[in-house]
Amino acid sequence: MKTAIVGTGYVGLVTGTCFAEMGANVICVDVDRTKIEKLKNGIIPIYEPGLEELVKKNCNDGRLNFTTDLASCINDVDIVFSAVGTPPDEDGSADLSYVLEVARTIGRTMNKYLLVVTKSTVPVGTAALVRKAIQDELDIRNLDIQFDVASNPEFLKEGNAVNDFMHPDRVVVGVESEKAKALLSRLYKPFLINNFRIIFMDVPSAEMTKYAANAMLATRISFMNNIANLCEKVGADINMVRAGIGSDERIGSKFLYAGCGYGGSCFPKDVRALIKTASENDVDLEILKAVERVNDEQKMILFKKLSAYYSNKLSGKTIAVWGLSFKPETDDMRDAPSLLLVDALVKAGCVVKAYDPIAIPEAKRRLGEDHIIFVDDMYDALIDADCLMLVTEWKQFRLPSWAVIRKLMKTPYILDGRNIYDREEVKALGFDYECIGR
Ligand SMILES: NC(=O)c1ccc[n+]([C@@H]2O[C@H](COP(=O)([O-])OP(=O)(O)OC[C@H]3O[C@@H](n4cnc5c(N)ncnc54)[C@H](O)[C@@H]3O)[C@@H](O)[C@H]2O)c1
Ligand SMILES: O=c1ccn([C@@H]2O[C@H](COP(=O)(O)OP(=O)(O)O[C@H]3O[C@H](CO)[C@@H](O)[C@H](O)[C@H]3O)[C@@H](O)[C@H]2O)c(=O)[nH]1
Repeated sequence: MKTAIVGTGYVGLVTGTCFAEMGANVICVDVDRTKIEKLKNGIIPIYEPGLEELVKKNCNDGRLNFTTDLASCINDVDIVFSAVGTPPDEDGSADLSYVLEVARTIGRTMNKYLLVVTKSTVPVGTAALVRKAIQDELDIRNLDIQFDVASNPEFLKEGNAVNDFMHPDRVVVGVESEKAKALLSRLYKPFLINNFRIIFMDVPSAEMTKYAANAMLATRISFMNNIANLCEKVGADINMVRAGIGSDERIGSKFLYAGCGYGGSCFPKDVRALIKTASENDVDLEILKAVERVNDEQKMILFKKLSAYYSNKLSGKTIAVWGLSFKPETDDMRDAPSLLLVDALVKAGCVVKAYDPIAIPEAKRRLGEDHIIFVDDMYDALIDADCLMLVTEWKQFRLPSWAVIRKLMKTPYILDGRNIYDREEVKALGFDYECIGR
């Protein structure tokens, strides 16, 4: 089965590689020449555990190829997936310009039946816009060619992307014809050994499912952060509360971790885009507005705690920051809580010493190097520090040498933004310790 994936970013590369791994013949397309050149030379432009080996294996086996020229392969494939970015517009809505540009290119170049599947996260109604964009181009060319559009949103998580794609809880597919359903069933058939469900539905429902899933997960996190802040006031422990409520099967234990806010390329933008879609349809998604507001405040929680500890006198304080990426196992800094936090620290006159196992190059690009000292060793960040802020819970931070930390820091003060340390243990070692919701 021959498939083209247009947009070889995070999702496109993982999707293409996993389809190839399952036996499909895949060509990944991207307008970014540098990216495609790198991929052709076996260089993976993103950090994602397990991906590099899989890309190389499938390239060597000849099932995975790369090009910048969609026109050169469009008439050799049965299915085209569009996995280009849908970044937020200024008003919060999803920018569909890349999706529609791909649709127009398809319409300008296709000469036979195609199934055009949108994998990007797109608002309800986008499939209809894609259909129209393709049809308009065919009309200009005076061609009567049949095609189908479908929606197949992606639910993978960064840092666990390959495993999520290979072993999904479910695959959601919105189709408008039996032919489209049959083609996608065939493509996904090899994955069925992994025991998941394909849920077929209409296209608008598939498009909405993606936003609803991310909005629900973001809601759980903001809810827990809200409750965590209350726990601190009333002497309860959010970890105990999480264990207590998560064991109720109706609630479930996942995505209930309080912390210093959610970030990443999806939750913030998708929550905003869904609020925008709702307001365009005269629906007030009050819950999601609160989810966003709570998260914006939560991203500043470590800064607020630090300010209170030092009675608002932060100028000249040296702050060690451990973890910059929006979550562990990725170098992605999109909407990372560390961005706002570090900015606030710098503005308050702090000296920031930052360490991340993988994301420092990306952090330098986003934060600049003027006011931040980036270090290559997690302990170097602690020299003369007045506070250690744990922002991203990389594994290597979980069991640090407390004796070394105690010796290096000027003030033994730890702000644990992800609740990874044992409060009693750290306090017994002579540290002042604050975390979230305990
Ligand atoms: N990153 C994730 O974890 C994740 C997970 C699920 C869904 N999504 C959704 O998937 C979509 C893609 O996200 P991403 O993180 O992979 O984006 P990305 O920014 O990493 O990649 C997008 C790629 O599309 C390419 N592109 C843009 N216009 C093009 C064109 N006309 N032709 C060919 N290539 C083009 C860009 O050069 C870029 O390489 C978004 O809608 C996102 O919301 C992302
Ligand atoms: O209990 C939790 C779980 C997560 N987070 C934070 O939430 C953010 C997002 O984490 P995660 O969902 O693991 O990463 P993403 O790669 O952004 O994945 C989300 O966004 C993707 C893009 O739409 C979807 O495909 C995934 O299903 C969805 O989980 C991160 O900042 C985490 O620190 C918490 O604060 N508490």
